[in-house]
Amino acid sequence: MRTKRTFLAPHADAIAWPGPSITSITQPAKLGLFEDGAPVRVPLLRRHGLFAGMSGAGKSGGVNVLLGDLAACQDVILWAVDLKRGMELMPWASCIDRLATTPQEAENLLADAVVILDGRADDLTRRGERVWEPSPDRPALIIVIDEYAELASEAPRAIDYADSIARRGRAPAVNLIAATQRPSKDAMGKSAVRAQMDVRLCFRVREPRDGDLILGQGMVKAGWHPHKLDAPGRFLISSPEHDIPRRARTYLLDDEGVQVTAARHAEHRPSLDAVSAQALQRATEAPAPLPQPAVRPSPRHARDNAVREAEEALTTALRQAPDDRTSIGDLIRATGMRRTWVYQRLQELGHARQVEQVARGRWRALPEIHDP
Ligand SMILES: Nc1ncnc2c1ncn2[C@@H]1O[C@H](COP(=O)(O)OP(=O)(O)OP(=O)(O)O)[C@@H](O)[C@H]1O
Repeated sequence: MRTKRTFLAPHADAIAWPGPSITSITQPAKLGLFEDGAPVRVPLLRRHGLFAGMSGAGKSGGVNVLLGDLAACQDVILWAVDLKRGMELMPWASCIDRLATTPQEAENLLADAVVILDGRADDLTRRGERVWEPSPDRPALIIVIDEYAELASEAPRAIDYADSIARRGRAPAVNLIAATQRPSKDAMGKSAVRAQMDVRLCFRVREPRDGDLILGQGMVKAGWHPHKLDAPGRFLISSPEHDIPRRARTYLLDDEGVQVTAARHAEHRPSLDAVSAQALQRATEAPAPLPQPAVRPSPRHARDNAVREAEEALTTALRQAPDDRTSIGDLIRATGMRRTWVYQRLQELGHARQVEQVARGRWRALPEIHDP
């Protein structure tokens, strides 16, 4: 009986995530299976994506599968916006280069993405090239925005930056992946973001007209019926290579799978390329040059000092954490260091039994660090 059901509908039951399907953003990601068992392959390079559907339909599950693939790509820098205080995306913090959890941080993050986009566009012009070809030295920048509607209502200025990225981000490989329940005008803000979405995953919706809202006007009449999807994770996909309605189901990546996958790839994430870093640097430079100190410390001396200060800040933050626990995001803010550094330091302190992980992305100091 079970064999027959599996044969007829390979996703009658949840389909366990088989692990990352790609190592480069130039390869199509595999997000799940169609009803006939064929994999859902989606090229993501130079594309913006929308994951939409009603609450509980499986958007976050879909975003997790996508992140599982992107975390394994060494030619992708991941940034993310999660205004639910990082609840959804924090488990991926060790693979996310920059995570915004407040409206102000979201606005700053998207403004910086536009700076990068412009810097890359200038670089392409100088080189006489049309598009940014991602590589580990020149990675694509992908910005995942969970609950896009909250961004529109809480950080309306951020929407202008998102709009700019949606319209101009393809050539310089700066792309958006947005998740939202109903991408109505109110939810998306007054911008062209929805119209710019090249890949749309539509999970279960409440009413047929929500299908048109997500997939495009006239799609329900043309046979796309996301209101009939009947289990979490089931979706219809519309993209240049998927233009007929075929029901599919995302793989299921459970919490433990996220933890293991994030930990596995955290150490191999690429750094922001020089072109983008310099564009950000130029944007933050003070207009007037700062007075030079009489004796300038050597770069190495300055670096050692910075690391020492960061280590002290890390220890203090762990010792003073409320409820005896602190998040990776707090530690990044307290130390001013990159995520990878914080993560590595926590691993080292963990081996030395000075800290322990109490929950995903949350750490606490053990007595040794409290009373050195
Ligand atoms: N592919 C899948 N197969 C089986 N179960 C799934 C799948 N995707 C999601 N689920 C289950 O469905 C539930 C809801 O999924 P999820 O949180 O992804 O929904 P959502 O659309 O993001 O909801 P919300 O908008 O409320 O955040 C989860 O408990 C999850 O385990």
